[in-house]
Amino acid sequence: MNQELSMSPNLLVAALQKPASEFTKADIVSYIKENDIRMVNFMYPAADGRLKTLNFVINNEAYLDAILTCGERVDGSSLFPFIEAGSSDLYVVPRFRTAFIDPFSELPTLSMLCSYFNKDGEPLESSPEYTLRKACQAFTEVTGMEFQAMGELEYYVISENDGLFPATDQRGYHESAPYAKFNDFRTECMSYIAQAGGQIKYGHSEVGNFTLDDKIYEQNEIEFLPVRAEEAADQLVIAKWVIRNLASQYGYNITFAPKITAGKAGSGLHIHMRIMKDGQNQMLKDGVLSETARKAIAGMMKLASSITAFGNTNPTSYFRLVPHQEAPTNICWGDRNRSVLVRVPLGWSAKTDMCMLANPLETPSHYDTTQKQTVEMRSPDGSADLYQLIAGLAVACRYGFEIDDALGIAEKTYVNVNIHKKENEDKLKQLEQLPDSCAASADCLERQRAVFEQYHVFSPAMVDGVISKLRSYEDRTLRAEIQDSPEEMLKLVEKYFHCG
Ligand SMILES: NC(=O)CC[C@H](N)C(=O)O
Repeated sequence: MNQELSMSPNLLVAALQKPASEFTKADIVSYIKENDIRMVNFMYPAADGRLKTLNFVINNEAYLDAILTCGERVDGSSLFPFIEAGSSDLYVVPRFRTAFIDPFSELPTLSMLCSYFNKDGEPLESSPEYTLRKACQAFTEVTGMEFQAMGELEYYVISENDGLFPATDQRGYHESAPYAKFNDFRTECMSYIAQAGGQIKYGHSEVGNFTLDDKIYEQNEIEFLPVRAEEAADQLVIAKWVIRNLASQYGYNITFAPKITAGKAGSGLHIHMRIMKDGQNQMLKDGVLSETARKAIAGMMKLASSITAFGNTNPTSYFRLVPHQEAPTNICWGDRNRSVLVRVPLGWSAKTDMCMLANPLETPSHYDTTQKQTVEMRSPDGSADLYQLIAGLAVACRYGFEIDDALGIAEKTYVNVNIHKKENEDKLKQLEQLPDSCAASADCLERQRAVFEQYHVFSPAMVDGVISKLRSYEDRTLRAEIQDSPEEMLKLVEKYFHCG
């Protein structure tokens, strides 16, 4: 039995009995016919990071074939600021492997994510999705390996406070019902995301839990499994769309905003990465972190202050990057350490058989746990453009294989202490700080843009666009000015509540 197919929650995978990566146009047509699907939706993320939707009625089989083959024409200038109204037409063409059944539409609807093409039928150079594809290709060309990723999606659910079974302030981590109020909402989201092709690892209630103006703020998290980096981005944009739609059906308010109020946990969108060769994870060698992993980390250390330009895209992002809230502030990495920028999480590298120790009836399992080791970039948040962010990380990891002293850089930036403890003050002083504003991130990206533009991964037009957007906020001193003023902070949060 093919492991990818048995028990797959992806409705199309289960029906077509093949992995999504092998879906063809004929598969989509036969699924539509057999399941009485009435509508087809094209979906594509625009500059604001949100999925846009174009509906098609299936008039007849020839029409269905036409839209699947030719795609459609859209107004690019309304989707991306870098496209001029004077020559704005773009094509959107569906990617069959992303097909899923829309869980929210009343009429049976099959949706697909699309790629953008220009008037010459070439992939749109500055499209975030194409940028990620180019970044992955460049990574493979330079290293001979594959770049994989997965995201951790944190969000707050906000609701009226009925006063029953109050949760403990800032102690929501893995809380169960009835103290956690939105576990069922989360599991329903997870089920829809999985049906739509998301490879989910798990979900849980998160640390952030507080009341403000008599409303409950409950933080939740859904975490994915590592997949090819392009798929990781697709799955995250679909997941955000599912969570928002289900919340809107229930009348809940949810936000991926990086920070709600000072002193309470912000919401990150951490990205885990692993590097694969011939299906084997290269992050460990002989049970310890490999040279490959340390080179990738060194690349991230070098480019971290520009990665925030893609992963922390509005002024509230920088209110999250402060000490004591499990968010990073300085450019360093370490094992199992939540005060650092890149964490190497526990990776099942110990030699014991824990299943057997917990279950004395079991015989040794000889399970290959080496596939599990990842490294986690902790700066990004929900305001990120997911395609640009993961592309930026692929560039950074690749860069680690191109610079001379990667292993030396990795050694210098390693810390094995909580850098925010008083006794580690000296260590903290030696570490470079992350940017503290959109303006500062823009400056860093400007200085390092050549690395991102190498191999034509990021187009100069895209980098110009990112820099000018970040500068438009004029927030260079904003954090210092208003971080102690909760009212000003809330106004800012409201402004960017629906980010990403
Ligand atoms: N457990 C965690 O790692 C929490 C992360 C934290 N919410 C952040 O802002 O990044």
